This record gives sequence, structure tokens and C-alpha cells, in this order.
Amino acid sequence: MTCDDNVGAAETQWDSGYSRYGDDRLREECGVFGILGHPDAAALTALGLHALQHRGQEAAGIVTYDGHQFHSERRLGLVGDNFNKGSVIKRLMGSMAVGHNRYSTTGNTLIRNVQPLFADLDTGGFALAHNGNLTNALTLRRDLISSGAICQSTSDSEVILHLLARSNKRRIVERFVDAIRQIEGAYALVCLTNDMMIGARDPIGIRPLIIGKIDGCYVLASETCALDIVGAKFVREVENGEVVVITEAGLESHRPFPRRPARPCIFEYIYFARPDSIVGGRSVYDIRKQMGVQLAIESPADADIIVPIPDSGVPASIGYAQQSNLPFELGIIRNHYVGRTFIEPEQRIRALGVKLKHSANASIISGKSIVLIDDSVVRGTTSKKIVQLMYEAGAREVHMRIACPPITHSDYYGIDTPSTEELLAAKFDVEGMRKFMGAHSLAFLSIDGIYRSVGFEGRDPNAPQFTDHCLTGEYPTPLTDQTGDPAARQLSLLAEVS
Ligand SMILES: O=P(O)(O)OC[C@H]1O[C@H](OP(=O)(O)OP(=O)(O)O)[C@H](O)[C@@H]1O
Ligand SMILES: NC(=O)CC[C@H](N)C(=O)O
Ligand SMILES: [Mg+2]
Repeated sequence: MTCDDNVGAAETQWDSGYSRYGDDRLREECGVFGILGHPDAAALTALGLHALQHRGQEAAGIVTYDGHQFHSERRLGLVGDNFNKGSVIKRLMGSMAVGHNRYSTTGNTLIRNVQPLFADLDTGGFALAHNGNLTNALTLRRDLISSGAICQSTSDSEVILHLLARSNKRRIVERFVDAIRQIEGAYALVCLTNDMMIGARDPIGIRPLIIGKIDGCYVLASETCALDIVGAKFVREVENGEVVVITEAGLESHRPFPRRPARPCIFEYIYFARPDSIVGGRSVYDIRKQMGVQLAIESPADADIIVPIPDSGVPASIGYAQQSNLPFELGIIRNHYVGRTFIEPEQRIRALGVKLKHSANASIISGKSIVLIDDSVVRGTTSKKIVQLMYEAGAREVHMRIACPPITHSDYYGIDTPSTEELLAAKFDVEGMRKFMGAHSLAFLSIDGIYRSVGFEGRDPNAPQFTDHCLTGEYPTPLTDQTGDPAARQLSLLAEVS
């Protein structure tokens, strides 16, 4: 099957539970944002989503409530292309809004899967924005369908709406708690009802969610960079397993799960979050720089200059250069009109994207022995292309250094890896990867090096401080859908093109 076979194909959830529709895409994260009680709710949500664009480039949506009706705009494409007109923002009336940037993990890139999802419940309207991925969604979906549910989308997130609708509890918050007690996996949720905004994080807090305030109004967002853009002040994080209910009267906190230690995803620090965000009380930029420092301590290289692979490799390169006392040089120039390539849906386009995105600054590279630094290697598309580019620009030696350990396992919590076999580090050992890339030498940061960069002495094997399943294969929740009946992975018989 080629990538193009994806178009118009009925949707099936394949072997490992990932959404494979004939392409080998690796997708990640989503961005969520919500605000209650502000006259410019839709405009601020559009700005917040803009700041969170790095978390999802596939589609964006905003739902508002004006006291009488909900208004929804859900579009395929970037926030800046779809929510840049006054007329669109004007249509989104009301002082309550919730927004979402999507990268699909379950369900194709179709308008019916674009969030926020909306349902008319007997308690009123309910809009849902979800970052993460549910690991028992297919099992729940099959049960719901066999008891009469008619699913409107093929996204895992929709099961939450059905569970809410079917709950026999009276109050909406009780129904919500009833619903999230049945789901497994990763979720940071921002929801809107007729009179409240609800935020929730899964019991170990895999995906981030923070609380801010602007002009006396509460804001919920995936990252602090979304607060900064609208001028909101950071209040605190929504804690793991916490449900916050925000009304005009203020914020109420609920604890529907037994208390457990948090285990947020280590990849927020490695790649996902924006470097100017503060995640878990730590600056992402500082941590990435520390990853570079640790990498230089563990795997020094005899070279002339340090060259970052933009964008995410930049902070680690600064740390590596400082630690090794070598000059930091922009040997690769990044084209600003190409986004994140790792999250590009199709491998063919991703490969072209990498080519378009990075150009060699030959006057810096020529004749030099260089250390190339990137934050991570997934398929190896970027590193292979860039090593080649460096040699073409006249590099004498190219030493590749990666500021995280090899990614050997797939993710089930909001990053859509194609299959474990397609991860470069699952196919080859370090020497095999070096040969694949064509580099003179190759080294990865150790797992303890990652934990040291975040401020610990190392990884606590008895109670790991983060979930690092992609690096260790230790999954922190049951993977129910992986053990279920493969027949249940047929998501929809309907073939659609958009
Ligand atoms: O091994 P690969 O499959 O190529 O994936 C890894 C690359 O993808 C990411 O960059 P991306 O272009 O997505 O985003 P960035 O601009 O934030 O670095 C990451 O920073 C690596 O450079
Ligand atoms: N990456 C995400 O957080 C995706 C959210 C949800 N699972 C979807 O596919 O729409
Ligand atoms: Mg990169």
C-alpha cells in the first residue's frame, strides 16, 4: 500500500492498535485551550491555539457558548490559516470557549474527527477537547456500538461523550467522573458545558494541563506558552488524577481516583513542549540544555564546531558546546515556512519536508570536523538526510550526538508511531544506526543522563519519576485494546476523503 491509498480508505485500526491507514506516519500530541467568562473568549482561544501549534498541525477547532447556543468552527489545517479572520472569530460568540489543535492518534484526518467534539446531552451541550490517547477506546467503542450507540466519528475521544450520555448519575460533574473512571490511557481534557468548564488529567498525569488567569477569568491550557501569548498568569498545574470544575463562582477541585505518584511523559521535555514553556515547574529550555551538557560528559567528540539540527536540537547543542568548550555554529539554516516534519502524516512528504527545511551553511561546514546534535531519532529520516547534507557541504567528519536514548518502543498515549519495527532503534543497534546515517561516530544520551538533566540522580527503577515507555518498553497503564479481538479494530466502513 502506498501513502496515497489512504485517501478514501475505510478506517481500520491495525495490529499494534495504532491508526495505520496505509501510511507510516508518526504523529504526536495535541494542544488544548479553554477560557471561561471573558468577552474575547474566541479570540484568546485562537491566540492560545496559535502558541500551541507545535503540538498539532493537522486540524484546529473552537467551540464557544453564548448563554443560549454553542458555536463551532472545526477546520483541517493550521490555526493561522483558519482562525485569522475577524469574521470567523465574530461567529464564535460568547464568553466561554474551548479549542483544540489535532494530531490524530485514533481516527483518520477527517473533519468528523476534528475537535472539540460536541454532544447534546439531556443536561445541555457538552464540548470536549482531548490531548492524549485512550488505550481501551476500541474495546469501549465496540461495547457501546453493540448496545445501540451510533458513533459520529472514528476518534477514541468520542467514547467519553457516549459514556457521559449513558451515565445514570444526575449532575454533569458526576457523569463526567463516571465516564473517566471507565477510560484508560492518557488524557488531558478541557470541556465546556452550559455553565462550566471542566479540566481533567489522567491518574498519572501523562499529558500536561495547566491553569492560568487573565482579567479574573480562568484559563486551561496544555502549556504555559499559551498563557504567555494571551497575557495570562500561571496559577498551577492540574494535578494527576484531578478534575477541576470552573464556574463563574470560581474553581472547585475533585479527586475521583485514589492518589498515585505522577508519571508525566518524559517526551514533553525531550521534544514536544515549546522550549519557553515551564512543564512540571521546570523550564523546558534549561532541561534541554542540560541534556546537551550530560551528552557532552558521556560522549565527547574531538571536533572543530558544534552544529545544532534546528529546531528542537538547538538548546541541547548550546549545552553540549558550553560543556565541551567548542564553538557553537549555525551550520544548518532552517526554512521557517516548513513546520515540524516528524509529525507530518506521510513519509514521502516528511522526507521532502526535511530536505526543504534544512540547508547547509557551507561556508561554516567546509573542511571542518563537526558534531551534529539533535534531540531524538525516530525513523532516522532527519539524521540520514542531514549527515549527507553536511558531507556534501564539505564536512571532514560528522559526529552525530542525540540528546535522548534510542527510541525502541511505540507510544500508545498520544504519539502515533507507525509500528515498533519502523523505529530506527528497533531495527538496528547503535553501530547499525551509525552506518544507516553515514556518520563518522554516533552516540545517544543514557537513560540516567535524561533523568539527571531533569534534576534527579538517575531513573528510580522501582518508581520511575516519568513515563519513558518509548525508551524502556515499560508501559504505565494497561494496553487493553492490544489484547482484544482484532475484529474490533474496524473503526468505520465509511470511506471519506475529508
Ligand atoms: O528520525 P526522524 O523520524 O527524522 O524524527 C526525528 C526528528 O523529528 C523531529 O524534528 P521535527 O522536524 O519534527 O521538529 P523540530 O523543528 O521541532 O525539530 C526531531 O526533532 C528530530 O529532528
Ligand atoms: N494526539 C492527540 O492528543 C490526539 C487526541 C485524540 N486521540 C485524537 O486522535 O484525536
Ligand atoms: Mg528536529
